[in-house]
Amino acid sequence: MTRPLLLGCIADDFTGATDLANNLVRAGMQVVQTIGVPRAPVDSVDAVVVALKSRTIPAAEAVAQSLAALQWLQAQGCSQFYFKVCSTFDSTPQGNIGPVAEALLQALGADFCCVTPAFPENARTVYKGHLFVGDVLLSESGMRQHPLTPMTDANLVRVMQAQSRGRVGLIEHAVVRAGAGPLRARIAQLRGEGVRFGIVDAVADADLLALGEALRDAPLVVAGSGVAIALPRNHGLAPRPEAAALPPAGGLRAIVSGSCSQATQAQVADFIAAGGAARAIDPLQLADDREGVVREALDWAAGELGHGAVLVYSTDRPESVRAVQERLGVQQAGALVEDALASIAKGLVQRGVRQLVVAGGETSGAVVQALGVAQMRIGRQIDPGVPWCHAAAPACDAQLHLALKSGNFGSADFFRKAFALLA
Ligand SMILES: Nc1ncnc2c1ncn2[C@@H]1O[C@H](COP(=O)(O)OP(=O)(O)O)[C@@H](O)[C@H]1O
Ligand SMILES: O=C(O)[C@@H](O)C(=O)COP(=O)(O)O
Repeated sequence: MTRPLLLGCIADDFTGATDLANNLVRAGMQVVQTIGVPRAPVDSVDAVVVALKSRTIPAAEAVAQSLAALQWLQAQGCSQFYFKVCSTFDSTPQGNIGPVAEALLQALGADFCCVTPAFPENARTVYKGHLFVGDVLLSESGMRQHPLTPMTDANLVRVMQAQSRGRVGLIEHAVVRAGAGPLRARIAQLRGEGVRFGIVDAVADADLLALGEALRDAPLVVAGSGVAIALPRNHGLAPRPEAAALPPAGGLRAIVSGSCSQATQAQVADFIAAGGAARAIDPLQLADDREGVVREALDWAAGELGHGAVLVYSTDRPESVRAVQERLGVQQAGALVEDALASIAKGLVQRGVRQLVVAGGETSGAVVQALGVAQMRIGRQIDPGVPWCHAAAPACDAQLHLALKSGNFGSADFFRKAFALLA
């Protein structure tokens, strides 16, 4: 890195990392996303997003990985840091948002940070500390049935407090709407009261822009990708399309989906209804014969790939996921399916796929690790929160275009739209 980094980011999952990188690129920053803490030199850019797969691992491990990422970012000369969490605040009851945020604050010698998952463009808004997903509270959204991180409380002050040692307060919308000055005053007041985290209301981009301005000198922000729209302008940067340029696309097309979120269910149904070639993976069959299931899926795909995009999916309805989890255990079922889908993705790339969409954050993490991806360049947005990326996949000796789709993101025709954008 030949110039100091303006912003150092740590993301708790891989789709979340591309979502954040996408918003920074759209606001004019050059961004590289790395898979884990970089071991090789990284291009000289404005911001690096270190993508971890730390959302659902034990809290102590999430803390250790996040601190290692922080150290690397500090060594690049960076003095402002962004801990990217999910816009639906996905976390296990033990964390990991609170424990990681507290460890980062301590390592930075700081005593306070703002926290907000608001991302109005994707219908995530926070009002009076309550998170809304579209028109409903988080606790009434599909997130209440998430396979790994069911979210049953929309009150973020309460959720954050339950996983933090320090006190959690609220920065209400009336203050945010009043602008950066009143926001700074409220932050100073909360700090004076010994509060460690301020959940920030935000219902529109204007709120995030005010917050971004107020955070100009803040060492740490804990947020979804929304606040990222406001930080590049603190450095005099403005949107520029060339920030998103990628090499031309070629090769075969595939989708691998391990997300069971509502948006992904609609996307899988849409792809199949439009006549797309699709093959379901049954987790119980996987538990009996992992190698056989992977081999059969790849044999099937080999026969279909020449005719258009293929979809391999474990996406299923909540009742079926629950039945699988009861038989196999929640973590075991998740790991088994992720591992199999990652092997299938690798097999697809070995068979010539060069445009690969992966649906699901944990699933994306498993896939990019199997491909050996170390860093990705961020390209054009397909839908809010999901850009095309370009990466080397050393495990397959290939370069490819990758889209890592958060389970909850994207319109129903996302899969078809994604390939059309690259054509
Ligand atoms: N049919 C299924 N039964 C049980 N677990 C599943 C099934 N399909 C996927 N999973 C697991 O559910 C989790 C989905 O998480 P993720 O990939 O992050 O998707 P999302 O982005 O929607 O949260 C993964 O661990 C995945 O392996
Ligand atoms: O902020 C978001 O909603 C996303 O960027 C994100 O983190 C999604 O995670 P998954 O739903 O697990 O893909």
